[in-house]
Amino acid sequence: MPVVWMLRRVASRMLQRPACGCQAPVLPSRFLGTSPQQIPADANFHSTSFSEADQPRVLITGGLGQLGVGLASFLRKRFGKDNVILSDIRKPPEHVFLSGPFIYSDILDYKNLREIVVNNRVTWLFHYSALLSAVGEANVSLARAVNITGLHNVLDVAEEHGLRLFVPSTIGAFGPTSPRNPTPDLCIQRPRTIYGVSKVHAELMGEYYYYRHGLDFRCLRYPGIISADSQPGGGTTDYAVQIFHDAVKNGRFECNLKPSTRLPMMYIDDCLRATLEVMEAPAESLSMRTYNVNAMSFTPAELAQEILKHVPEFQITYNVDPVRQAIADSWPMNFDDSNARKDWGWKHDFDLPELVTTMLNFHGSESRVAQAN
Ligand SMILES: NC(=O)C1=CN([C@@H]2O[C@H](COP(=O)(O)OP(=O)(O)OC[C@H]3O[C@@H](n4cnc5c(N)ncnc54)[C@H](O)[C@@H]3O)[C@@H](O)[C@H]2O)C=CC1
Ligand SMILES: CC(=O)[C@H](N)C(=O)O
Repeated sequence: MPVVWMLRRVASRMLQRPACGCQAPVLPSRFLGTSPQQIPADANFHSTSFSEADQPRVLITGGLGQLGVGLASFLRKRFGKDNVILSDIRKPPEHVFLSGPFIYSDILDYKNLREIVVNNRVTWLFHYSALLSAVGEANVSLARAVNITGLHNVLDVAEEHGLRLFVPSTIGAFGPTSPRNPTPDLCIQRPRTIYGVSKVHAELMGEYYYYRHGLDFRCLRYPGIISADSQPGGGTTDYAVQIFHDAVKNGRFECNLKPSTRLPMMYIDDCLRATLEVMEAPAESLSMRTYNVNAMSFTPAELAQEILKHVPEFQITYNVDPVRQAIADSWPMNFDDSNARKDWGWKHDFDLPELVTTMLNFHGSESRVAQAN
């Protein structure tokens, strides 16, 4: 059989594989005895180069919140700017709009979502749209629509088009009857917020679609995420983001949780890396489809103590918000993420001292720039 004809046949079979760009080719390249770069120029690849076709085409929903812009920039470094589309129902700020593809997408509009996936040949979907714990309690019907109906749309589109789907869950998927110190992956989950209920629903629905339809669903339960250059969207762990801004700007901070409230937390760089690592993990290494991931765990008093080492005049006062406090009191204090560490090698980089130094450096240099201007 002439070599060129055989290569054409293999190439055309590869192009017929399911839309998910991550799946193994029909014939592995070692079978061909040639690397992708060696495939002749006249092979039937249309106008798409091999390396472009090999990258996932990513869509991020709810991408203008605390985590989405950082995720887009992280993934663009890996997969190329044009392979990562950020979407939301809000208008993007100019620097985000100019940084790469952005598109309007309302996850409650199934047809719109499907059109975006088809027109852009999306293969990986990171589903970030949600109402978080505190805002969810303030608007239960909207939280139910976005977090539950929206998820159903995303699951259906992902299944229909063979996508690899990442949905973040949260420490908020546990409740007062769960073991809290530490909280393992598999235990009682009876959360008392609409946010938590919707996230348990997402975990179970995703796993059901995986077992029933073979959907490549992957899910991490994030702790409270701390970021320097993006604002939190109305959660219970938000204090641990705001405190750095106020410490640098005013030298004081009023905390809406009690000083002894212990919660699991993670710096955003660790969160984004964990997300990409679980998405890239070989399917056979995943013994579960939903994993706890953790980095550190602290109370407001401990965080304030660490900030004091850098800002000696820093003062913290407490004005407890009963809604947020009740939520925090029902959540894990420490997260057991041993399965993630064992199965796909999860390892965090940032503990409390590195987190505090990094956050204060960011806000310190921002405020120096503002003063200079
Ligand atoms: N930030 C954190 O500490 C944690 C976040 N997570 C999860 O990570 C994901 C991202 O979190 P954040 O960025 O912090 O959330 P966020 O609240 O900051 O952003 C959510 C985004 O969803 C968008 N959205 C709302 N309704 C929509 C709709 N109908 N269609 C499309 N988009 C819509 C909003 O405009 C917003 O930009 C969420 O699913 C959240 O539950 C989980 C644990 C911790
Ligand atoms: C931990 C979360 O899911 C979020 N930051 C919230 O506090 O609601």
